[in-house]
Amino acid sequence: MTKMYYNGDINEAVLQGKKIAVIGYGSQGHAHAQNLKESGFDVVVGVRAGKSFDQAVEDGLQAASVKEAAELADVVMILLPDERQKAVYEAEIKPYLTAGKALVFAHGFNIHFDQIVPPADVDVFLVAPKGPGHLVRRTYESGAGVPALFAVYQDATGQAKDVALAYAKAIGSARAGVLETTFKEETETDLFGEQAVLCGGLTALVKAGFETLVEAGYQPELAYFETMHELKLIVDLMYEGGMTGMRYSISDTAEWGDFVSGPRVVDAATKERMKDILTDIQQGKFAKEWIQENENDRPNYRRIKEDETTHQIEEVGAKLREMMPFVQATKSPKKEVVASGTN
Ligand SMILES: NC(=O)C1=CN([C@@H]2O[C@H](COP(=O)(O)OP(=O)(O)OC[C@H]3O[C@@H](n4cnc5c(N)ncnc54)[C@H](OP(=O)(O)O)[C@@H]3O)[C@@H](O)[C@H]2O)C=CC1
Ligand SMILES: CC[C@](O)(C(C)=O)C(=O)O
Ligand SMILES: [Mg+2]
Ligand SMILES: [Mg+2]
Repeated sequence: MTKMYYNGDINEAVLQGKKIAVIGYGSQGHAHAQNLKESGFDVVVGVRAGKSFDQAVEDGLQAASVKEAAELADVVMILLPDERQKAVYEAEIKPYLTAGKALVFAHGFNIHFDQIVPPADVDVFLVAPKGPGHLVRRTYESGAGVPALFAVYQDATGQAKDVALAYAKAIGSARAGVLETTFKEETETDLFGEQAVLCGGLTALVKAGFETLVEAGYQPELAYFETMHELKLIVDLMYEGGMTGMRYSISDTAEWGDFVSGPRVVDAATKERMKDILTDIQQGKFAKEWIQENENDRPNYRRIKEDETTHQIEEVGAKLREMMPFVQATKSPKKEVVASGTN
């Protein structure tokens, strides 16, 4: 059985007295910075002037430029978009990464795919929450937490593992469970999960279901309730009680349909394509293409995002959600809905 770390297993004193720079104030950044501060740690947010900077100040945090924060800090957590990290690291973080500091990530992409090569005399580790940043914050506030992985890539001080665990505890993850991995395992499984299941697989499944109903002449609003809105209610049951728990609450008719029709939708051929996706990730093909897409200023990303944002399910859903005030849109310093643009 994998060793899981919980609050009682972790001594956070090793992080006390250290200055922690959270670089970036987006989805993960705002959650880490606020959770760390409320857990009693000394945080500075490193951001460029603009919306994120203003938001960090409004949220009562110390804010500074990336350079200033990197210089001030003992522990530098990089929570910028993966594709921007290399440039910002080279220009604004590396010069201030003196011996004995810690360079930290929430995803191993840039280390694993050799985009960032840190100096040998610093600690390098990751603390990767297994959930969206807005939920890292929301669960922390409610007394719960999002599980996290940690991995040590370089241990220059002999303390990297203890500091990583203390960090995971400080953001609330050790309330849920923290487990050790490697940069390779975290990077490959995270990319696979988000592409094949959590984001790519799920949105493709929902769109295909919605389109099937609408093309067959059913009302789009009904199709939205059936294939998107109710999904959360079903997934909540799986979150709480696994598939068995969910199946306890659905009708036997639904359960029988689940058993016989589910495998017609996701079959052996789907699993073969999942394996192809995993191979592309493992061999670095996905990373190479994503880096190239950014170097080309994201022509395909912009085009696909425009199509996705204007899909009928999004237009119908937006109107229906306006009528359900209890369904809150994510409020964040990140991700206002943009049809194009790089963030
Ligand atoms: N999103 C998530 O829930 C998860 C993310 N991760 C990992 O966490 C890391 C951060 O991801 P995420 O939170 O999604 O990132 P975001 O896209 O939310 O980061 C946006 C932040 O980065 C800032 N930023 C962007 N470019 C620059 C720049 N050139 N200089 C300074 N600041 C800049 C933005 O500032 P401005 O407002 O000025 O543009 C904003 O504050 C990634 O490694 C990701 O893989 C891991 C687990 C889950
Ligand atoms: C599922 C997407 C994710 O990996 C995450 C929220 O964990 C991400 O990179 O945002
Ligand atoms: Mg993830
Ligand atoms: Mg990810």
